[in-house]
Amino acid sequence: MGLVAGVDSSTQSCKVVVRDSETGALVRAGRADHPDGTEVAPEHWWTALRTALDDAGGLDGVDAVSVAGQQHGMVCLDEDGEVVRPALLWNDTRSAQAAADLVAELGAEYWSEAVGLVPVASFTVAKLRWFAEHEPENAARTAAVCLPHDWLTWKLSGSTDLGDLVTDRSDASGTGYFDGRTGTYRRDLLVRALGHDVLLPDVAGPTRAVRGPGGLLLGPGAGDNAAASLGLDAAEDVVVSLGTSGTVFARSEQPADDPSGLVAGFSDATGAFLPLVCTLNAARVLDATAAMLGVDLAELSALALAARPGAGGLTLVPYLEGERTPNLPDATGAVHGLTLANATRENFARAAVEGMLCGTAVGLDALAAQGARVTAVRLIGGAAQSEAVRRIAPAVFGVPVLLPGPGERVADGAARQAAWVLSGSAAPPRWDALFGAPERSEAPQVPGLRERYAEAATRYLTR
Ligand SMILES: Nc1ncnc2c1ncn2[C@@H]1O[C@H](COP(=O)(O)OP(=O)(O)O)[C@@H](O)[C@H]1O
Ligand SMILES: O=C(CO)[C@@H](O)[C@H](O)COP(=O)(O)O
Repeated sequence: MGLVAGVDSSTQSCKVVVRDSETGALVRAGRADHPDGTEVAPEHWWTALRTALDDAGGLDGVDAVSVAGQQHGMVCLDEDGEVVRPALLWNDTRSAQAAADLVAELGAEYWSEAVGLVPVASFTVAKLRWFAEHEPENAARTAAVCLPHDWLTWKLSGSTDLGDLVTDRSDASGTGYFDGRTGTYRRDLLVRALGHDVLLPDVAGPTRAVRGPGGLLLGPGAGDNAAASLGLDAAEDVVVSLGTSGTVFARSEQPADDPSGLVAGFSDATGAFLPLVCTLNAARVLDATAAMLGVDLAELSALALAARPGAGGLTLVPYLEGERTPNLPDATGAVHGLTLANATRENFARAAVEGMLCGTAVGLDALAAQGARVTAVRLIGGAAQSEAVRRIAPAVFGVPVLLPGPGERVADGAARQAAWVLSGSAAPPRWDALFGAPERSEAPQVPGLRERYAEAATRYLTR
């Protein structure tokens, strides 16, 4: 039996799965936490990856590994390959003005046409502009820029040569200086942001292998959402992931083109595209609500399910970390409609779940406007472990929700890529062991809930 490993180096933690390369059966797994914060020294990811690998029993017997990771993070290296400053993560909003400036300089239509997205604080190109403006000396000594998953793959390879940095189309397409339609970097946009040209990772096709230590094969890896799409074998079904970010995406043969900036025209990990909408506020809204109510996540779920649909008219706008979709980096959360009659812990818990889901549902509408068929939603990510989220999601989204069962879909997708690389086949392995029939959650849509949420959320836009 050959073994492959998949890594998900996500915002909050690192997860590793080891699977049978032919059947996809799970053999062992491990995880380790990442430090909190929106600025993180990459060395912490490397430490967490090695801890998670140890937790998973190491790489003994493993033939190939692929790393998937949180997208957009700015990792800057000097000419010796040393990290220049801690990485700015996708959810760091200090680059909001830089993003606005880049859009003002060229126009939203230009960006959408050139690289499939309109800059917001999250994208690497905006972080590089912030870097050049606020830390010019550090920026000047930056010789290479890469993304979290590229850097971890390079660390695993054992190389210290910048020329060995490799990325893939899916993660490159989230930088803001890569054109997914032609598969080429837009170095003019990189230079516009950073002020000078640097070495960028080679963009490998989905099955190109890098030889690591001891003959271990390293796949090109992927952005975490593209890896989840591969780990679900999602075809063109709409996926909602509720981790730190709330993401809504669907594989497509056509690139997205949305000058409004709501839908980012990313690439996927198979050679197609992955139009995607991302919010800054998902699982952590529930973490914060549980802490505020003095309960754990299971109790929060029970409280939310004890309230009536609509939370008695209470609406939570969940912009606790600012927001990316809509683009309101300085927004804060708000509670609307509080009365003596509805001021209960149960209603508050329910309003948090409904508010987080309503915020994510904005992405469903935006994706549908780009042509996605939203007839059901596959739900993944840490917050999908909440029974309340699983049961309330169809009542907010207005379509059935499909639950793929326990598992780490991003790490699974990375493992599937590793098996694909190992097999040398034209298509990824079938892996029927992974793709059992999903559980189905259905509920009648709560009348007026989305409208009430939209009205509350719109107050930010009209202020
Ligand atoms: N049963 C649960 N109910 C609600 N949230 C949960 C539950 N289990 C885990 N989470 C949350 O999921 C998040 C981690 O999910 P994950 O998808 O790994 O995030 P990320 O990919 O951003 O690192 C944490 O905020 C955690 O509190
Ligand atoms: O910024 C995006 C996608 O554009 C996020 O989806 C990040 O990729 C982080 O994902 P999680 O760690 O929250 O799963």
